[in-house]
Amino acid sequence: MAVRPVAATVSVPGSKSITNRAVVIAALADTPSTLTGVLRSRDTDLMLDAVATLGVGVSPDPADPTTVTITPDALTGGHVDCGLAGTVMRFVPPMAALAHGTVTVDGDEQMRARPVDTILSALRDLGVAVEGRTLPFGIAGTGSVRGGEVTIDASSSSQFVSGLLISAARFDAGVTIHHVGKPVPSQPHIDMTIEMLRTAGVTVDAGVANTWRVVPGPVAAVDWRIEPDLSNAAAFVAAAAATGGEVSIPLWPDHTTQPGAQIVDVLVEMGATAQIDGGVLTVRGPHQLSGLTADLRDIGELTPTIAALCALADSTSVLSGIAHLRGHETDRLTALATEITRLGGRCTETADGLRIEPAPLHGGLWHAYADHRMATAGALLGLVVDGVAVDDIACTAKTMPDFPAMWQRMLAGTDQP
Ligand SMILES: O=C(O)C1=C[C@@H](OP(=O)(O)O)[C@@H](O)[C@H](O)C1
Ligand SMILES: C=C(OP(=O)(O)O)C(=O)O
Repeated sequence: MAVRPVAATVSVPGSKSITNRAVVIAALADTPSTLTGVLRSRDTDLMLDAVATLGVGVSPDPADPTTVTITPDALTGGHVDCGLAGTVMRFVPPMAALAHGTVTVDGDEQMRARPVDTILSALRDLGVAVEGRTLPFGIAGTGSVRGGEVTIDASSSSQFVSGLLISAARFDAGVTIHHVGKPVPSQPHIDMTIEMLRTAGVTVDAGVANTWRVVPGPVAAVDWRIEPDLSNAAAFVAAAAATGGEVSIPLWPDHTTQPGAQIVDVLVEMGATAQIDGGVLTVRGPHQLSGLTADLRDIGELTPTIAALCALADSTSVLSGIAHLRGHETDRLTALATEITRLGGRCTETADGLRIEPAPLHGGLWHAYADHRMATAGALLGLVVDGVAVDDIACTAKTMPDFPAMWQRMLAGTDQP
């Protein structure tokens, strides 16, 4: 438990979402790309391993593993482990369809519960031979994909749209995706995909609601400079909000498509103050957090952090628009309701979110369910509630292997190891 308000500057490693897009786009490009500020974590290393398995050159700088050169080559078959990484499970199959050979994909036991059939069915509709509808599955690549028009229901994950868009410039006819169904979540992540593809010279048309078109053509190499991961940064600025302290994050981007940037507005709404000065974000926490009523559909991955703060607020919070979180690393709605309740909080699931009412919290064992953001949410509550222990803090390695040491350094008020 934090004996006093935290006061620290925290340098955050690269964005998972930008890294994993940059790796695939670079793998599909016509010449090599050098990526700097690459996140090295379980999810991103699985993506680097995946493209290497498919025959792409992956060369980390021996002096700095966050600088990686990707050298495209003819794609071949092989076996890909997607672990618990949604981006690997949904971004690799369309690329694998371009391989000369069969690509099999499997992952963690827990990954089998996460939705994937939408993208496998879409690939079938685009002329690809796919075996299986859940993990493990196989893609029989022939070296080319017909592509064309496809209709999907992407309401359970924006990654179905992003995954198809990222590889589609290399399909013979490109792709036109129509979404039908409940709204697609995580719109900023789709914007991120489109912005990065356009930077790589790909023509993407997103002018009509729920329709995206990628024109076939070459993918240009880009020496991507990866921004810090703002969703990972959220846990640290939330620590300032929870303890009435102050946390600064350097290299906060001026312009970004990362949904994590929206944590600032959320914290301000709950009573914190925030300023960005010379590219450094500083958040100061209030004496007492207030509750939040918000639709989090666009920023779903921030929910565990936000829900933990809501459990500390003095008024009721209603978080909506996040039914799709039931298909994240774990069913995050059930997990958050269970764990907040275990600590004495009052948190119930609604049809599409959570309702959290003020209640005094007590210590207990917080279960992470192998979910990195559940683990960091438990660590956050442990700052202000005596006797909270997280059962598996190591699962933060999914996107932030250094999290336990970074958290300790934040508590000590020092940034560097
Ligand atoms: O494209 C991406 O990089 C991501 C999209 C979102 O997925 P969903 O749309 O499935 O929530 C997000 O939650 C995930 O952490 C990363
Ligand atoms: C939902 C998340 O991850 P994934 O990329 O595995 O979907 C997340 O990081 O919050």
